[in-house]
Amino acid sequence: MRCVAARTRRGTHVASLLEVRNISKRFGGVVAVEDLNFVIRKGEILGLIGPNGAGKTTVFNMISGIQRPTTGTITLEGQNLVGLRPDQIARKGVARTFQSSSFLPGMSVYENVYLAAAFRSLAAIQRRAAPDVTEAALRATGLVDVAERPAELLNVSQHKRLEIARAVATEPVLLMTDEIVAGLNNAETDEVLDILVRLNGTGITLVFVEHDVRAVLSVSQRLIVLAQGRCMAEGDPHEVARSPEVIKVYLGRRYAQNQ
Ligand SMILES: Nc1ncnc2c1ncn2[C@@H]1O[C@H](COP(=O)(O)OP(=O)(O)OP(=O)(O)O)[C@@H](O)[C@H]1O
Repeated sequence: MRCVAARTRRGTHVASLLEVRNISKRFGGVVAVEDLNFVIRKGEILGLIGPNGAGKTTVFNMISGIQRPTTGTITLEGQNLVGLRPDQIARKGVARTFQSSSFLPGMSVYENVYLAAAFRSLAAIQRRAAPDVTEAALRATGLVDVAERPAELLNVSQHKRLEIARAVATEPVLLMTDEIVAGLNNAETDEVLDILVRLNGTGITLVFVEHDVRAVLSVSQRLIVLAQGRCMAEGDPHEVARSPEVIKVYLGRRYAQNQ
């Protein structure tokens, strides 16, 4: 359950997709992330949890190129990502969703997804054409029936699925979702989780930042807990969730008593 910084675990090689090494991020006097090390393994569903302000979104921002680490390295299959623009990183196959919807108003659902697909296929013309990718992303997220609707008229659950569709249309190898089930009821949450698990089944590696612990534990194969910008625990989700330290710092006694 200790945080594993090394490339190997019990002497065996871990097939990593993305490696974060000694990254820190400071905003003036605020240390958002401090000397953080972790790997994202190919094909896994990794949950990233922690209290408000722990640094989770900052980690996503650094991986996706929105913010540059103050120190440290980030590599995707051995290729450096630090210093690349967000669009360059996206073209390498790293997609993410945002806490607030990032759709383009005044456009239909289809057009919103198509733009994301066109962005990717410009850089990878050997891949499927943008209309095929758009339709596949709409099908994968259950948005076919509302494809012609103006994006701003969708309900909350549909907006969340549009976020996923736009990310999937870039044909990512790694998808990072940031509080994608926040504001959804249990049925809507399960629907979104099913979509994500199915996408993972097609080979997309998933990293999942979420405060909904039920959701995190139901889909994650591995869990990393951040606190004050550092890794506090890492390992099997159910074991991590039983850790007294994790219960004290994040999950709370009420969570533990209900288990
Ligand atoms: N642009 C910024 N300027 C100054 N401080 C920032 C900035 N972005 C984040 N921070 C600070 O960095 C710390 C980590 O923030 P971050 O948003 O990454 O946490 P988080 O774990 O995603 O939190 P939450 O669960 O509330 O979304 C917080 O103290 C936050 O106030």
